[in-house]
Amino acid sequence: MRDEKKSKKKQKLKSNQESSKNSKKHFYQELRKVIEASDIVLEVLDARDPLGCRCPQIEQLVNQSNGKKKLMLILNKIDLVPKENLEKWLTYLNKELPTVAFKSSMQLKDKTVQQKKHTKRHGVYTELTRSSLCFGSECLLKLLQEHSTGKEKAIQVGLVGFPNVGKSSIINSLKEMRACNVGPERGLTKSMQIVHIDKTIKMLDSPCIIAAPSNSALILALRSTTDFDGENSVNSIDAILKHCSKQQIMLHYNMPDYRNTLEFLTLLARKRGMLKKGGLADTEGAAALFISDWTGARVSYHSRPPATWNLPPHLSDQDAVAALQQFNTQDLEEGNRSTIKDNKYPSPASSILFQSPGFTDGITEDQDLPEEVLEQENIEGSEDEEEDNFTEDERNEGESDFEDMEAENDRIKNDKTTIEKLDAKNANMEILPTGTQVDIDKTADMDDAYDFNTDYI
Ligand SMILES: Nc1nc2c(ncn2[C@@H]2O[C@H](COP(=O)(O)OP(=O)(O)OP(=O)(O)O)[C@@H](O)[C@H]2O)c(=O)[nH]1
Repeated sequence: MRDEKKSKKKQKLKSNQESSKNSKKHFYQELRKVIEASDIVLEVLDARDPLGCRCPQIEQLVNQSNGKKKLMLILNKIDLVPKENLEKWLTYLNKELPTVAFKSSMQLKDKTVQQKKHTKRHGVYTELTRSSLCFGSECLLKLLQEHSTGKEKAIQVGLVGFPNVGKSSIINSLKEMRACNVGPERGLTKSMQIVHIDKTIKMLDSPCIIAAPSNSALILALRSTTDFDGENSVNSIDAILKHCSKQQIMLHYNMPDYRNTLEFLTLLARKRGMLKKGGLADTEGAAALFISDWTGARVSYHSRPPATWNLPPHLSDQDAVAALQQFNTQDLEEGNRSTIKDNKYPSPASSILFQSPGFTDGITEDQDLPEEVLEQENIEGSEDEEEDNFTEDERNEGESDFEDMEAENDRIKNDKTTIEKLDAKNANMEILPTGTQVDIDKTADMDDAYDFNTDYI
């Protein structure tokens, strides 16, 4: 009886800890801790939508330190955009902030998958080997090490960014091991985590920036941690689909023409074998899978930089000049050139063109959180306090077995998809250059690391 009570208490403690660590307030408090502790802040951007991953409020917060903290951009996931597009973005972004091109290694997760698949198909093995490579780490480490020269203590480098941009993957790539938890679930990192790269550099992983609820539906679909359900999920996918070419979506998902987003999700669910009781298409599941493709490691899409460059309103001329002077421009350019040369890219024809909604507003202060969110989190907090009369030992026990996040990753990884040949009649390919051939790989197994629908060159 006593044991049963203890186990109930432990369960309760575990779920209380989980909900408080998941709270938006906790996320941005931890994020602020990382920024305060950092000498250099790296804002991580998904190369598929660099502007959409920039947060003016966070950049302003770093710049308020009057030069004590340095700000740099990391353009991650460069393996998912065409080479020409990457080059344009680097030219554009490097006009205002030092920007390093990066492709994270996903090697640790892939090792077992790699062995399994090698026995199946040699071609797949090659793709996975490529996914395990990291590009850009030499350039980044060189720039950081220049900063640590002459310093008595190791410099602290904070990584910040919206969910799933690859903050933890970058740290793992620099450390060459799985030091931080990584995966397609958004908002996986809950608290600050310190990883020593060497004697001179400490990296600080942070929970994601919380997108302000006032952002557009498109931004919230891609940059928030909110779980989507029902109408909400259809609206989110609708917002994304409206910002891409329908023909390219049909081509990528090997799908016939669809009348609306609900029909798209129904077709996607059926194609992926996602059925509910009674054979109904699981459109919510299909929506979650679609979003995870778009924010995770799979789909190749790209946005174009604005035609003319203008300093964004949240940065002053002095901010930009100071930021660019703080790093060795020559090393940065040479490093990026070598990264661009070594990495492999999807061909422009197999990458979906996406219209970026622009900067994403983030929450950095209590008062930025809408009252209903704060109220809800306060109610949960006070309930926790009332019932939370555990001993210190019980608390520690709860902490030690806290977190099992692999379940969600497995759910997504286990989605075995059979990609059928494109029905050329249904796919109107007029937007593609005449004669363009898109190599659609009929691979049955899809893992988190590579999209075999993409034609890598
Ligand atoms: N293709 C590709 N996928 C990447 C790259 N970097 C990260 N990913 C994938 O993107 C997903 C998110 O990576 P994480 O490192 O967990 O991202 P995060 O920013 O720490 O995420 P949060 O904890 O949600 O804030 C994972 O599925 C990674 O495998 C990359 O360079 N290329």
